[in-house]
Amino acid sequence: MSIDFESRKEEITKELLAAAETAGFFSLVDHGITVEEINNQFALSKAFFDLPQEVKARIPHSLETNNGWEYKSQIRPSTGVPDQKESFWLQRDSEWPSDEDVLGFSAATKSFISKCEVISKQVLACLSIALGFPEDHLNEAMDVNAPDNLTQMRMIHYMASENAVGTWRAGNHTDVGCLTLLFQRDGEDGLEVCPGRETHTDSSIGDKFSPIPAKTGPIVVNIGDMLMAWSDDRLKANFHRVRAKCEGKSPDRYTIAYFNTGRRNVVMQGPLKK
Ligand SMILES: O=C(O)CCC(=O)C(=O)O
Ligand SMILES: [Fe+2]
Repeated sequence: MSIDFESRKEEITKELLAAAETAGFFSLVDHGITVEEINNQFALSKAFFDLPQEVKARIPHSLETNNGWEYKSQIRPSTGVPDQKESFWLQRDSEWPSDEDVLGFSAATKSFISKCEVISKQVLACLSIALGFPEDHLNEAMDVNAPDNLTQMRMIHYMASENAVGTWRAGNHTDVGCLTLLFQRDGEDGLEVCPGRETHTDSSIGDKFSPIPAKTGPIVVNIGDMLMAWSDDRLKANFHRVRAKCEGKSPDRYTIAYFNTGRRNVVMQGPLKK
């Protein structure tokens, strides 16, 4: 996406809007982060999750900041049972593992986050234009340098499992923020989406979900609840989930999500000024 972005902005805006108004999900390629950089970031994530529990627990998940490490603690209202995963939430100024914990983690991850910021800014500029806002509108409302910014990176590890019937790696949900960037790895499938928000129930239980194969390289992007509200419901925050195989073995799955979220003190109001 970063390649020729300025000259292709109009065309990209049309494509992003068409996807955001329907599936609420799209995939970015040629976005400016190489497969090598993505693989390196996943290696650092794995090195962190491989640490002993007591080391990871030195940076515990905080309900106040939503940063830190959690283990099988997230219960989705749609399932009522904990997601079968561990995850580590980070912000630029949150607590970070030291180089003794994972050599190079902090420097490389901060640089990876900066790259996610650049890509997010490009997508948010397009969506601002598409919605009839000034080009910088959504980016100012999500300025990561503002003290009230809530944007976070989340590294996730779904543990390998066997015959996972009755459990969820991540139960049905929509994302609460604005725009999520998701990195996956070849061979670690499991993400399923339910396009259209044409759901029969509040949590889309019983609806038809479609699998999105995991690929190293493309970034899967989806709209969250905040941006749905901000667009007067034009852009769709759709339900999605992560599933392990009901029968047989599912390998470990590692993902990295970058959640762009509106600042705490910004008023979200759509073009219709509802
Ligand atoms: O890990 C994934 O594939 C999806 C994660 C997700 O949907 C979330 O954390 O909101
Ligand atoms: Fe999600």
